[in-house]
Amino acid sequence: MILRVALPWRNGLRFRVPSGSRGCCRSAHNTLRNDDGRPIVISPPLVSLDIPDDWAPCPAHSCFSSPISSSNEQTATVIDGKFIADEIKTRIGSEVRRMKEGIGMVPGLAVIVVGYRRDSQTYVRNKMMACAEVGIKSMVAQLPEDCTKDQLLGALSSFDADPSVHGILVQLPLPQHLDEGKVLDVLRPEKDVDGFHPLNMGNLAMRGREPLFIPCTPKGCIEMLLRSGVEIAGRKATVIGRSNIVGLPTSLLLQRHHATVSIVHAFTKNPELITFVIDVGTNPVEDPSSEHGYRLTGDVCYEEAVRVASAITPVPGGVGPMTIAMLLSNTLDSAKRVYAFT
Ligand SMILES: Nc1nc(=O)c2c([nH]1)NC[C@@H]1CN(c3ccc(C(=O)N[C@@H](CCC(=O)O)C(=O)O)cc3)C=[N+]21
Repeated sequence: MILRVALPWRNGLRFRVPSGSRGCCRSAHNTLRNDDGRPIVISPPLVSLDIPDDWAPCPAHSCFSSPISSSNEQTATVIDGKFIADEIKTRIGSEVRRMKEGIGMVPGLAVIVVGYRRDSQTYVRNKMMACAEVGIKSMVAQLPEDCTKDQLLGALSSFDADPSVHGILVQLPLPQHLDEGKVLDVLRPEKDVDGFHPLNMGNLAMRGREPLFIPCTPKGCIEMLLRSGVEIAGRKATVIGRSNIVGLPTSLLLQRHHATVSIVHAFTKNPELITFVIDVGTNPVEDPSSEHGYRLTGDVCYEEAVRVASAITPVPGGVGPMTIAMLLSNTLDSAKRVYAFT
């Protein structure tokens, strides 16, 4: 029997599908909880959906329910993002070496961090380590939590004026008092390796145009699919969430690859069915036994989904390393463009 799982999404809550039951959306909904019992708000995982023939309609809740396995057998292919990211990093490393030997230059990445959020510190540290691995020069500007808009813009413009910096990333989220939109507007599209500038986003959305950079997480998701042999053209894909940094660019990128895209968000009335899960969630949970006192978990209840989905990406080891690999790739592309190095 093909086993699939319904992971309907509503109001940003994680779904736990009761095992051994024929779970429909609402019955599963009651068990949606974080590890400490609180419902959690999610950032969007990307999923694809198809309603299989063996699913029964659930008229009470306008959705479908799946035959759910009571065994612990794993049916999902687990996509190893870390492994794929390592392959990509190896290629980037040799390109950086070729550039250094050819023209004596290396790509440079600058990261601006405001405040001391524990998760941001981890991501930035991972980005710096990845730069070092492939030979990209990296710089960090660490600004205090209470820094002013002018201090932040000052850091931005000095990196902007530095010709050895080919990519600038402002680590998000920023503290409340700083306006993300205004800050990102100031970053020139040519160094916007996150691809968040409206010009890059607009060009991503329009046919016949090419953005200078594609946002790293969406690009990493697509790259992971392509390298896992998943054909995207003609498939139905559902993106859960519509944030500027993940949901929106992911839906645009899927359309570029000729998928039929639906976008599900807090106002969506009908829950969705998901068989193929790419989990973009990064939720820090307390874990005294981990090195930094916490560990990352995704948005999807992995232990349950892995038994019934057709494919899934884990957290950690899925989208995170791919995001970093794409950041390195964008920085390399930027330097190649600046030096006209092919
Ligand atoms: N301007 C900006 N650009 C971003 O790309 C950006 C951002 N802001 N803000 C936060 C999110 C999140 N993000 C991650 C990067 C690496 C891991 C990562 O390395 N994850 C590892 C392990 C993490 C760990 O060591 O705990 C993994 O999943 O295997 C995760 C998440 C980038 N983001």
